[in-house]
Amino acid sequence: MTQPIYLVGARGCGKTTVGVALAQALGCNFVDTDHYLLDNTKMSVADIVAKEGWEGFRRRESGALQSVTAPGTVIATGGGMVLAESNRQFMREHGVVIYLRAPAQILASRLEAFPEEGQRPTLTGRPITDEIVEVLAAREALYNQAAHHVVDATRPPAEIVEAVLAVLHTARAS
Ligand SMILES: Nc1ncnc2c1ncn2[C@@H]1O[C@H](COP(=O)(O)OP(=O)(O)O)[C@@H](O)[C@H]1O
Ligand SMILES: O=C(O)C1=C[C@@H](OP(=O)(O)O)[C@@H](O)[C@H](O)C1
Ligand SMILES: [Mg+2]
Repeated sequence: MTQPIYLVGARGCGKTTVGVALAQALGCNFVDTDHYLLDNTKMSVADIVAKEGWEGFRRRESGALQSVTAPGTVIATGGGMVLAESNRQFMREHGVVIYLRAPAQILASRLEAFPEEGQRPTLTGRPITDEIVEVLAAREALYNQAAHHVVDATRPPAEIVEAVLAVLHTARAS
């Protein structure tokens, strides 16, 4: 595997969790664009948004996407990475993009169990379930546009990793 693999999808679909395990299975590097920002700015997502607004955060995460892109790397993006057309195009051109798809109900139950407020400040000011329904409706088409492959992310992480490996294997063989 030399091309980077980008994981996209809504908050709670498992980009970070699956990304770590996938990189381990492939024996390659793992990087998360939010962790990259935290390391480089010493600020959480919530800190950046409080200081610079979502616009500032979006600018920084687009820069992070370009900085972390390297061969042999699994890249977990933030849920809003696909909002910019330039990011969708960049990912499609530079690697293999996998959409980890799960319905709003499942995402909401994961996020309610582990909200991680520093990582996921509110996007709409609404309760988690309402927010995820709204955000998914607005972004589903963008995740599909960005993705080369869509994988069911409702299963346990180890099974999702197997499904991603199968998709990559099939794509290489064709
Ligand atoms: N396939 C899964 N099944 C059950 N829980 C999961 C799964 N993937 C992730 N989680 C849990 O959901 C929460 C969000 O996962 P995370 O990997 O941070 O998602 P993302 O990076 O897409 O926002 C974490 O608490 C994680 O343990
Ligand atoms: O959906 C979003 O707009 C966001 C998702 C978060 O990442 P995860 O998808 O890893 O939670 C993080 O980048 C930020 O809070 C914005
Ligand atoms: Mg994440």
